Amino acid sequence: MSTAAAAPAATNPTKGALKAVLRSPLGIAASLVLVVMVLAAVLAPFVAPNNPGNVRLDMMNGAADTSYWLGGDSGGRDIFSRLLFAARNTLLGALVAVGVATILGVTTGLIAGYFGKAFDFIAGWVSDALMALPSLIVLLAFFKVLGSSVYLSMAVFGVMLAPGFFRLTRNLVMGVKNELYVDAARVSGLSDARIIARHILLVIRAPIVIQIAIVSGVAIVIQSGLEFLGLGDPRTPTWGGMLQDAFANIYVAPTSILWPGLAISLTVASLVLLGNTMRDWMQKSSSGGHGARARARKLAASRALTQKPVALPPADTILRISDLVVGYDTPSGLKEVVKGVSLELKRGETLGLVGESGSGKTQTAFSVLGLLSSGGRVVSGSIVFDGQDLTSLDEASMHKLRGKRLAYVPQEPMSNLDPAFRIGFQLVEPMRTVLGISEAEAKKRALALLARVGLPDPMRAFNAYPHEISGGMAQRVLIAGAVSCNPDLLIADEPTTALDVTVQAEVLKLLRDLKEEFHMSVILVTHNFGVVADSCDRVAVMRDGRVVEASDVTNLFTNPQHDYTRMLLGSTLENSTPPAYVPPSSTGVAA
Ligand SMILES: Nc1ncnc2c1ncn2[C@@H]1O[C@H](COP(=O)(O)OP(=O)(O)OP(=O)(O)O)[C@@H](O)[C@H]1O
Repeated sequence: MSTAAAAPAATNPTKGALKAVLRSPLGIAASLVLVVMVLAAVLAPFVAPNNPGNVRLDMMNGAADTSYWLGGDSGGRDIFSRLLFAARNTLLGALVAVGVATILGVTTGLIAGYFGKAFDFIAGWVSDALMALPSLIVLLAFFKVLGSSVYLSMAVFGVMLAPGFFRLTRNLVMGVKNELYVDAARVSGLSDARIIARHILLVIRAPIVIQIAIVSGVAIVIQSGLEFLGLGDPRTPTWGGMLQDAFANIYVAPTSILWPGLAISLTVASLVLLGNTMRDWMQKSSSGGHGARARARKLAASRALTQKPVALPPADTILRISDLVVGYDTPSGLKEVVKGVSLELKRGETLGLVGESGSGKTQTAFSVLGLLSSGGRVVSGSIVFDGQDLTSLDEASMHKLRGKRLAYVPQEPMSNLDPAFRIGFQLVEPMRTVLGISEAEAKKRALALLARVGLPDPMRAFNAYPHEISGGMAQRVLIAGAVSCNPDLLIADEPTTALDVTVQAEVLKLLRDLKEEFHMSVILVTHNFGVVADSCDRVAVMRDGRVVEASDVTNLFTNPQHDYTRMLLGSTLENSTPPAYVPPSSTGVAA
């Protein structure tokens, strides 16, 4: 199998969505209802006790008996049998609407997203125009012209629904068409049609299936609404038509309205629930590959298929970054922000990453965490963490590592705590999920950690909202959260920058102590050599996306090798913000 062909098959969003539905009680209930409705529709001619058109004058609005199980309607026809046949017509009507919308919308969306240019412009314009039309008014006008056929009106409604599918598909295609596996497919000589069908449609099918489920519900509601208004074909039993008949006779036979009403609401609710269950699954699994970060990871996974296996570092090295290049896709091409960084971190060691603002420290750290911002991706290189190349992991595997084995302490403590939840909840929930412990156990652990990170009244902090504590306390809370699942590697990005000078030293000491206690390795991102001297064993100096010098801390302070390091050290000693570095080559003067 070619590499190009293998890439999309690596993830199977439809299977994942299906599993998610079968794991959720609501998903199972919704599926059962839909299966019953479809069986009723298919088997109606075999299981219906009466012909839906049969009239018994004695059963006009009559109560249930042995032949008419749910009673008779105003025309003396069997409500139960009509309900079964109506399922057939109503579901088929919805199928026509969704079929037309899907075929039109997805096909045009695929072409517009993949090829762009004039087709994209024209299709976008037509889609906007269709969306601007009021569907109900258009349908009423078509009823006048085309007559009362359910299927014809639903086909017209399908055209009105197509722009929703067009926009969704087009945006999804735009998101994946530049993936490496698509490039690989192009390079391997596949035709555009084959690439779209096999490599793009396969990857984006899950959100389209979700849209189909939800739009089917909408189609049933609109169709039933039109029939309730009396615009349906009276000879064809439909749920909307039955609803209209029952409503007209509500005082004579009040229960009759229950059956079509139940059929419509149960079916529509099940379709929407099914769609929502699948959507929840997609959001949880970071879009099954459709978020920007997930895309970056999937991209990395596809890259891994074409890469040579990475040489593993010795066992005492917890992290080895080799030739890491990180880039952002911009309209003018790829902007590289990390340009071939190589670093090593031994177990139990603290590595300082220093450099002026914009030198690529955070981007390097975020690559390890798999948390690059939208549009960012690891272009090349490897990040071997405890024997595993993180650049080849998919989002689900990275998700398992983050929080448990890889922890993160951010720069801005306050903006990293959710103001809507109490501190306790924000500590307990991740522990329950990651460690699989009970709520009581997680609470006990959280209180112990809050005490350990130096909060004077742990119970008060546990019950407090973030706005009720100080910045220093918030940073301690985040540190408690970071170590709560016993991580192997802690990445702290300027953890003291936002804090008062007096609190800074305490937080650094806390990090040092916790590192020993929890046997962690630490990457400390900072621009401050004082912090490096205080807390790090080794240090790497970064400038313009590259490591210009890396050594143990004592060596770097006593014998800095690079001009840029000397300049940074100088500015730290003067306790001032480092000035912009001017490379010797551009001035002709070596410091
Ligand atoms: N989302 C993004 N899109 C494009 N470029 C980005 C993005 N995020 C960061 N960059 C660029 O990446 C480069 C490195 O940024 P990074 O955040 O790693 O710097 P840093 O050394 O951590 O500096 P600071 O201490 O100011 O955070 C910068 O030039 C920045 O403009």
